[in-house]
Amino acid sequence: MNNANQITIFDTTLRDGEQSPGASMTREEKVRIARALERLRVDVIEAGFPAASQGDFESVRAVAETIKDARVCGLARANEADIDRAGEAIAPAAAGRIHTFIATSPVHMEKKLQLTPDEVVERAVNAVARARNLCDDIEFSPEDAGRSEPDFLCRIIEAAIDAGATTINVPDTVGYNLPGQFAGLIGDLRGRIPNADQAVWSVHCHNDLGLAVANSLAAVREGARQIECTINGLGERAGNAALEEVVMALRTRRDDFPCDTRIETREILPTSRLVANITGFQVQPNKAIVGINAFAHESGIHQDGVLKHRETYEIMRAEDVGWGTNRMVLGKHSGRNAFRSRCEELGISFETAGQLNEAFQRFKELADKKHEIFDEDLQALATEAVAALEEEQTVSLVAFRCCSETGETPTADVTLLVDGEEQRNSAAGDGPVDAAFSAIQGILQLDVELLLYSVNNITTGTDAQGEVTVRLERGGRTVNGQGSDTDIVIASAKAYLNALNRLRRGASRTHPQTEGV
Ligand SMILES: CC(=O)SCCNC(=O)CCNC(=O)[C@H](O)C(C)(C)COP(=O)(O)OP(=O)(O)OC[C@H]1O[C@@H](n2cnc3c(N)ncnc32)[C@H](O)[C@@H]1OP(=O)(O)O
Ligand SMILES: CC(C)C(=O)C(=O)O
Ligand SMILES: [Mg+2]
Repeated sequence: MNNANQITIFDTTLRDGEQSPGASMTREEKVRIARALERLRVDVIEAGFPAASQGDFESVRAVAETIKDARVCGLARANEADIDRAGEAIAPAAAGRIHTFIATSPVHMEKKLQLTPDEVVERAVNAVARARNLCDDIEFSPEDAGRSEPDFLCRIIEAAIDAGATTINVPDTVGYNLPGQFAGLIGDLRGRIPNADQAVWSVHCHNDLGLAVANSLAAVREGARQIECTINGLGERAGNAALEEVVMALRTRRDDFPCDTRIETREILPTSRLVANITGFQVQPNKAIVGINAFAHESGIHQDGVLKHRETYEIMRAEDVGWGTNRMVLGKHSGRNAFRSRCEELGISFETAGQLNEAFQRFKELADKKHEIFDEDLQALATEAVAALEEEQTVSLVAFRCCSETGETPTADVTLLVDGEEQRNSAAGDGPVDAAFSAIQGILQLDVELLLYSVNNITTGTDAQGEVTVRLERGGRTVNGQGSDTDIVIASAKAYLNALNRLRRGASRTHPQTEGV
């Protein structure tokens, strides 16, 4: 890759990212993130706005003292005090940059700055020249360039380059531009400004219309060679272009962009997590690259495709951006192939197609009740399915209803299929489980003693399955029964019936023993 096609990644998580309401960071937090950005191999770290506060000055200085493998930049308005403060803050950096800006759109100049265009040009030139006396790497931004007059932009940028600016950054400050329009602006400016080739062209796009990444990439086609971006797209209002999206778009579509960055992409996810943890701004599950679902597949057709050939549904490798691997989520949209594959990974094998079908059917029933099926759920349902096929269940649960109300005695209403015939009974009890067991006993009339009742949640969360074990004794014979369900009273009834089935089957045996442990 020749240098002309190298894209400089300018990370402004610590400056524009910090401007997200609620995302303020302490000096120590900024240094931690800066270290992560260095591992990620960004080219420039904009560490803050030194004139904003003593704390931010110290943060920028601490980052400048710490970072060795990236340029450290401080932002300054176009006035002497801000520039001197920024120069002081970045002074310890191995490589430093002062970034100065002033707004150039008619509305900003007239209403906010209350300056004439001539005065704005004069301030820009003075600011760049003053900064250039403090540092030899100077970036100049005409703020709100996306809504500025191109002719005026040509004038002020040419003057800024003459005054010593080494990078010209064109911001779409309010995220107003469309990709074709923004690319056109960059091409127009680079074509018309006589000294354009004496500076690196940069873009800084906001995401108010969700176009920050698209606009940044469009600008690359017109010669922009620095992209300003933030981790997770953090930033003022709707945020900035997301670094992870820019970098992976360039890399994944190298066929279309003859450019690359020096980013160590496997550091993307750890950096994203660090920024999310420090700021408390968690990324949405479907966020590109770093969202928990970015490399997850739940629907059967996609899972089947990915299992056969990953590229059917993946354009990037999860490992390349820091995930361990892609992820198959088992849920109600999953199919047999993904189900069997995950079971095999867990060491669960089905000897017959019947066993697989029985387990898959139970899996679908459970998936209708539960958002996500975890490995522990699979273990439990596979065991149950195989046992159900191997052991003849002479009694099975057809319907169950229980009523538990404050101040009232719990009752249960059970319908069982006993040797092919439906039987129904209701009973009261000390609790819903006790009522369920009494109702079942009322039908089967077996003289059993309950030796043990235990319930465990198989996974965590309020929709987790409960796994119940009961131990029954009858005539010197002891058996265990298991049942699992998202409803623990139903899991209890299933476990009780499982144990009763075992006792009924082995009625002729008299030696004390424990079965099904
Ligand atoms: C598009 C961007 O992201 S720009 C960067 C935004 N970041 C920040 O604002 C960082 C945090 N800011 C701050 O801490 C404060 O606003 C400070 C310290 C910078 C300035 O605070 P104050 O001096 O109290 O001014 P205040 O914020 O009320 O108003 C901004 C002033 O700067 C002026 N100004 C705004 N941009 C520029 C500029 N690029 N160059 C020169 N002056 C500017 C405004 O016209 C206004 O001037 P006025 O006081 O004469 O009306
Ligand atoms: C300071 C500038 C570059 C900025 O953040 C913007 O215009 O959005
Ligand atoms: Mg900005």
